[in-house]
Amino acid sequence: MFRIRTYNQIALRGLERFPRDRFEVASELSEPDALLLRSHPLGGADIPPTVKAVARAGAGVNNIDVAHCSARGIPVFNTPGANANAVKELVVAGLLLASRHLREGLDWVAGLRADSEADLHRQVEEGKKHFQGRELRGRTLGVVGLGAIGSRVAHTALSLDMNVIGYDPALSVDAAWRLPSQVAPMASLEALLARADYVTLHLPLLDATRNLIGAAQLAPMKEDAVLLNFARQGIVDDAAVAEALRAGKLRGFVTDFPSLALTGVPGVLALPHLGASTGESEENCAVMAAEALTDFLENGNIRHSVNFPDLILEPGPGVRLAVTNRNIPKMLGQVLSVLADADINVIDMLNKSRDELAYNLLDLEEEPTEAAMARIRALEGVVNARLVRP
Ligand SMILES: NC(=O)C1=CN([C@@H]2O[C@H](COP(=O)(O)OP(=O)(O)OC[C@H]3O[C@@H](n4cnc5c(N)ncnc54)[C@H](O)[C@@H]3O)[C@@H](O)[C@H]2O)C=CC1
Ligand SMILES: O=C(O)C(=O)COP(=O)(O)O
Repeated sequence: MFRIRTYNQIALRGLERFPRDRFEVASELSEPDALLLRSHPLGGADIPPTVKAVARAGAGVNNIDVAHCSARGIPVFNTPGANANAVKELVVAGLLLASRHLREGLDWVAGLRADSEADLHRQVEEGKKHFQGRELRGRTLGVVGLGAIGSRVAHTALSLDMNVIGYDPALSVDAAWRLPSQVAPMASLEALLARADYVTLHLPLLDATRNLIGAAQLAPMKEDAVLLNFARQGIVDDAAVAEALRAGKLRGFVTDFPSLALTGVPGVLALPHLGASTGESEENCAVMAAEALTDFLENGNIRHSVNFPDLILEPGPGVRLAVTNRNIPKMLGQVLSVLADADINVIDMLNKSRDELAYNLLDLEEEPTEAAMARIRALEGVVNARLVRP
């Protein structure tokens, strides 16, 4: 039995993907083989020694100590694209919230007191002049980060007759193919910020992107521009945004990440991290994460990991051995030589590397003895070795 420990609310449809006869899944569970979570902060010290994998049902992995996982040879999975549509739809809501005084209008209507239907209508028609907005059509949206979410936002903005400009210095080839040709690429973030009426952020929080938008970046923006942060707290310097809003240097800030620096600041529309909170997206993420964990624990396969290479070896006959090692020369040769010394024939194998790590799956004609496994684990540079299918 594999033991999966969950954190946060994980959709039932995903949890049901773990075959009940082979997996035990619970939020309180000792000696887990894998952890399945959403935004729960996971430091290295929180990861028990029995853990072989971590899955984030969602996109951002900044809540997980990925470097620590890599050092221990633990793959961290995420679910690319699985919640992108939910975020895109909320960004559209954000664009409209910031353009049509929707919150003020809703609050005002909720507070109306009328003694008759006619009185209510009179107040509505009299008061609406205070909530005049502006249209999105013809305005320029700057999308920073053109991955799964950014490209969907760009598509939808074009269909709203907006002009779309984009900036993404690390755009993957796949993402470039997905991007509508009408999106004008900007050579720098500064160029995008200076031209856009709306700027929406869709990039990960990394050391390199922390405080990407601070006072220096806000300064050249248009005074009636709106900034939207549905990416992560920490990418935007909230104190600098609050100052720009108070000084009338920015029209609005729509964020999914409330902070004390923003509380009570006029022009701030803060949502409680709702980007991925739809039934559909929670199910998509949970199913994808559960499938990744099942395939890794039962077959050693890796799909959608943020720190390991993708590696799929179709199930074949024999015993499967998984070895993670530092990405240095002669590792595979040494593992094979331990197997040769033990007279074990290799039926099939696959080896791939990514950054500092290499990962190998070997299908063997017979199971290595404990002594042979101990020799493999003791090789200088081997991070871990596991019999996937004894
Ligand atoms: N509010 C919410 O509930 C949600 C927030 N997110 C956040 O959105 C982020 C993006 O999600 P996806 O689009 O699914 O990820 P993705 O990996 O498909 O796209 C991210 C894009 O950002 C680009 N990028 C990296 N550094 C950049 C930089 N310095 N400047 C401009 N672009 C840069 C990458 O090249 C990539 O194309 C996640 O990392 C997460 O933090 C994701 C889902 C839900
Ligand atoms: O997928 C992401 O990066 C998100 O921010 C969604 O977070 P959540 O799963 O709603 O806690």
